[in-house]
Amino acid sequence: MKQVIIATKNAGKAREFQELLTKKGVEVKSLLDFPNCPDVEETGNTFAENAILKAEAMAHYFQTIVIADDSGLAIDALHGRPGVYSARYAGEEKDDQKNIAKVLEELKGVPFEKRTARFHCALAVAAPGRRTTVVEATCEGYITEAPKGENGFGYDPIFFVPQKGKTMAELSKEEKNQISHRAKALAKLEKQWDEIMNGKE
Ligand SMILES: O=c1[nH]c(=O)c2ncn([C@@H]3O[C@H](COP(=O)(O)OP(=O)(O)OP(=O)(O)O)[C@@H](O)[C@H]3O)c2[nH]1
Ligand SMILES: [Mg+2]
Repeated sequence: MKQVIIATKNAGKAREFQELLTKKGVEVKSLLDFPNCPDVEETGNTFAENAILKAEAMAHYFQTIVIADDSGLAIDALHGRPGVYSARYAGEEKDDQKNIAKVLEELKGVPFEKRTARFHCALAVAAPGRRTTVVEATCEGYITEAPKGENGFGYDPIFFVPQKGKTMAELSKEEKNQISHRAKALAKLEKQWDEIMNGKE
């Protein structure tokens, strides 16, 4: 089976790529399969810049084509925070529960209609000697007042999806994968897919 390397150490993301790409008959590898691979510092100011940093560093390391995902949550009432700092919002240990608690605390007293937010996903495709490409997509919703649901990862339990009437964490994986920022960004890579799969330079 053909392989694709996703340059992520986030188990939730890796699982979603696995789910999203099984219908393509592709084996998904993530950086969790390569424990010795280096960490890439996310020094960019945008999701796209960080996705490019991760993709290019890992394409260089593996000497093959890779896809990196940089994503996060932008909350209007918090002027776009946590944004590119979503993973580490409440500290370097990247604790989803602490991140959720911090967001809910900051939004205390903000009424539902002003709790608009969106998930962003930037995907960068990089390969040695090739120009890197980036696609981006978003998923709109509202931040709830309390977590609900067990599925997904990150901020999913507090992200209400209006068209489903549920939080992202209450959706089945199939439902999340129909509407998520990650699924929509991946769909934009469709035209490049043959090239991505024929990978090695
Ligand atoms: O509820 C969520 N549902 C999602 O679908 C989702 N996608 C992203 N996020 C949040 O944004 C951070 C990404 O930061 P990020 O792109 O730097 O990834 P990361 O540091 O976790 O792993 P890596 O890919 O960099 O190795 C993650 O940790 C999460 O907090 C999500 N939260
Ligand atoms: Mg990261």
